[in-house]
Amino acid sequence: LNKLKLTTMVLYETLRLYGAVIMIARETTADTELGGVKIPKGTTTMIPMAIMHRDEEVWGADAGEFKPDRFQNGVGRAAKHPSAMLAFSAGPRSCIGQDFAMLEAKATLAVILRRFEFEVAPEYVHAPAEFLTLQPKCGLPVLLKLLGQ
Ligand code: HEM
Repeated sequence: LNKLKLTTMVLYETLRLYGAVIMIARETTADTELGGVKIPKGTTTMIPMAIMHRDEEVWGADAGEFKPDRFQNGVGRAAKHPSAMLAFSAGPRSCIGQDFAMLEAKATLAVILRRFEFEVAPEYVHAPAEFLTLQPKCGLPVLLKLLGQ
């Protein structure tokens, strides 16, 4: 699974634009200043990853486009800031399941792609919506085609 570089890049690009967690919260433990804004101790701040992942200043003019190639040289080099990719958060309280989640997704995709090709069905409606996690509001119908037929 470690050799599936393109699959890893596709998964990271999917997590960048449509990560399951779109926002996390943090409470300041001391008075601080962020981007010129004074924030008192005890303030709950929101970190809107879904919006930050589309910031053209950080990700480039093509930030809104699905381009797995941006992860070619690793997650830390995909954007102007090494910690720009926040799908699993960052730092000591980042997701402890991230390696497992990536492994599971890669294994699942690898098993499917060995026997099938697939594409999004024509009736798909692009409507990402948050119900605790980000989900396709109208489902995600796909067309599977057995390889070699
Ligand atoms: C694509 C799948 C996943 C995504 C996008 C994701 C994302 C995240 C994010 C953004 C956080 C930080 C939450 C916060 O600070 O408020 C987090 C924390 C956490 N995740 Fe995940 N996660 C995923 C899968 C998993 C899996 C499979 C597990 C367990 C097997 C897991 C276990 C945890 C735990 C225990 C924390 C809390 C860590 C802490 O606070 O120290 N996650 N995850």
